Amino acid sequence: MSSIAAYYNGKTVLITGATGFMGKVLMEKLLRSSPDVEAVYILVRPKAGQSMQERVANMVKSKVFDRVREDCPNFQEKIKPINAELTQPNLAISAKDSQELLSQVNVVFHCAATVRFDEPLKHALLLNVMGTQQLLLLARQMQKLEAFIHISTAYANCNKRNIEEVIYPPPVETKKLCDLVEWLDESIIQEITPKLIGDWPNTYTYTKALAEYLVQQEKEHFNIAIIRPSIVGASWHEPFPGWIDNFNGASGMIIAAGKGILQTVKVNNDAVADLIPVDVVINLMLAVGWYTAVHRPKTLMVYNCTTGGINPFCWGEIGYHVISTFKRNPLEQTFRIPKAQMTSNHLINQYWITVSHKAPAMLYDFYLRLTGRKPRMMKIFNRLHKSMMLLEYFTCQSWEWSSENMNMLMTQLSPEDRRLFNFDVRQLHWSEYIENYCIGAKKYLLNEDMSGIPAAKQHLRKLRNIQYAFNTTLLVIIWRIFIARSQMARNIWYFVVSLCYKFLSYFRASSTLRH
Ligand SMILES: CCCCCCCCCCCCCCCC(=O)SCCNC(=O)CCNC(=O)[C@H](O)C(C)(C)COP(=O)(O)OP(=O)(O)OC[C@H]1O[C@@H](n2cnc3c(N)ncnc32)[C@H](O)[C@@H]1OP(=O)(O)O
Ligand SMILES: NC(=O)C1=CN([C@@H]2O[C@H](COP(=O)(O)OP(=O)(O)OC[C@H]3O[C@@H](n4cnc5c(N)ncnc54)[C@H](OP(=O)(O)O)[C@@H]3O)[C@@H](O)[C@H]2O)C=CC1
Repeated sequence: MSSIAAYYNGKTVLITGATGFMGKVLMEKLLRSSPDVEAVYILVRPKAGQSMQERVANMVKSKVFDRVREDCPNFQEKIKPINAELTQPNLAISAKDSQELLSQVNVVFHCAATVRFDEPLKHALLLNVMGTQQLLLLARQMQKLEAFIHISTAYANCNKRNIEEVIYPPPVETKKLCDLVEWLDESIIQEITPKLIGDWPNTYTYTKALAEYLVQQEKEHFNIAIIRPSIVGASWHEPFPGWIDNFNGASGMIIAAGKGILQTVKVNNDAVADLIPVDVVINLMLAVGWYTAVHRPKTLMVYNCTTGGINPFCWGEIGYHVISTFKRNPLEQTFRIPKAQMTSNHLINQYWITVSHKAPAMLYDFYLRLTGRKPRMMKIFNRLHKSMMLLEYFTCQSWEWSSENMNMLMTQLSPEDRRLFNFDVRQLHWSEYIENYCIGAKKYLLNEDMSGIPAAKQHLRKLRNIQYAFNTTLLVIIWRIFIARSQMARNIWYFVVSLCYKFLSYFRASSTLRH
């Protein structure tokens, strides 16, 4: 029997961010591997006109729960949603719910965060820092708490090149900063944000660094561990190979490439692409929860959850496998044939942006206008360029993370646990993983049926023909303009034409002689 699965049976677990990408995979794996878990409390806010109850009812119907639904059809009875908003005082949890949590919870997994790179500093602080602080305050009063697992990011300290499994001192005193943004005008905060975040690339990584320090401050009160995943991608095996449900991290770019929209991207081909499958992160989280509660390490443990130091793969290789997978399994209604120019040279990238992005977008919008439709391509490209600009910090550099704690934990697991909660990324076969990632994005994110592949291939052939016809016409027009303006071009043209004529005459004459 697996010690990790056995540990969670009979326990009450609290998950924040359960409606998110990682939260859902965590819940699914927990309920499937430990069907006798006492209860899984989840903090959920009403959103987009849906009440908490409606959101949870929709969520449990999601495809991600298909496997657990098969194994334990009543799995949703274990899920106990609690109305909460992490940016509000006391997390906006009612007194009754709060009492229930304080008396029941054994393990907390804190996943909720804003992961947007362009989040205004005030909101990122409110959620990622103050929300974490309030959750820690709540956790301090939990009578049966055995472990508190905080999910950070491997890029929380991306202003350093070598990142150890330690908490680095924060750039500012968190309390002072939070007090400051509370009374400062939003527009002033916006203005001073670049100065405040210094050498962090965005408010997300900056606030995650601050949150780590806050979490560390609580280490005397209960057992805490911090997990730092790098770029979380589609699942490797569980619940299904290639499962993905949002456009964050590399997924949006991969889909844009598959749709033939992204044709050039600024990346260092040789830089390590530190992708980590979501199920690897979840397996590590459950193992860390067990280890922290049962073995109670004396110090706060930080687990860098990365692949680069163990099984490296570069952006250039990712690009190659993405494009070749989408050529074999095309997405529907692609804009152009999938192709990706990957360069870290700013000028070359700008050139390709003009030629391969802006020019086709303008032409297509012109065509839409001519046919009485609303132009939309330029808008899509402007959004893509904004995303590319925000992501290039991560695709043009490499980092080195130590992963001793992840390796140490692996040695603590029984063979059964290592099999059921596998986080050994040495076994990851990248080309196979990227292929499943692309196919998963097609199936689960874009809801495209695999039976539509022949039609999608037919569409690609049509695009190829249009491209050939367009390129030939363009070449002829350029040549015509050229010979109209230059005597030398005309001479070359006459020379080539007369050469062709002579060759044809010779060929005709020799074939007549043979007959
Ligand atoms: C050959 C290729 C190789 C690849 C080579 C490059 C890989 C390059 C990876 C770098 C990876 C760094 C990762 C750092 C390491 C962490 O720490 S990862 C942490 C995770 N955080 C993120 O990844 C967040 C990054 N994203 C953002 O901050 C925001 O999305 C951006 C970039 C600011 C864009 O914001 P926006 O323009 O407002 O768009 P956004 O709100 O995201 O989306 C609007 C809508 O369009 C949808 N949408 C977004 N993208 C798409 C899409 N591609 N198609 C269709 N719909 C889409 C959204 O679902 C959304 O729908 P609704 O929810 O409104 O219904
Ligand atoms: N995805 C990645 O590549 C990486 C993620 N991480 C970390 O992993 C964790 C989970 O990320 P991921 O699942 O991808 O993120 P998602 O954006 O998919 O999910 C975020 C979750 O947080 C919840 N949340 C956001 N704001 C609030 C709020 N004000 N009150 C209550 N809940 C809120 C969301 O709820 P709602 O549905 O209501 O919006 C959602 O459940 C984060 O801490 C992130 O920093 C670390 C490294 C990489």
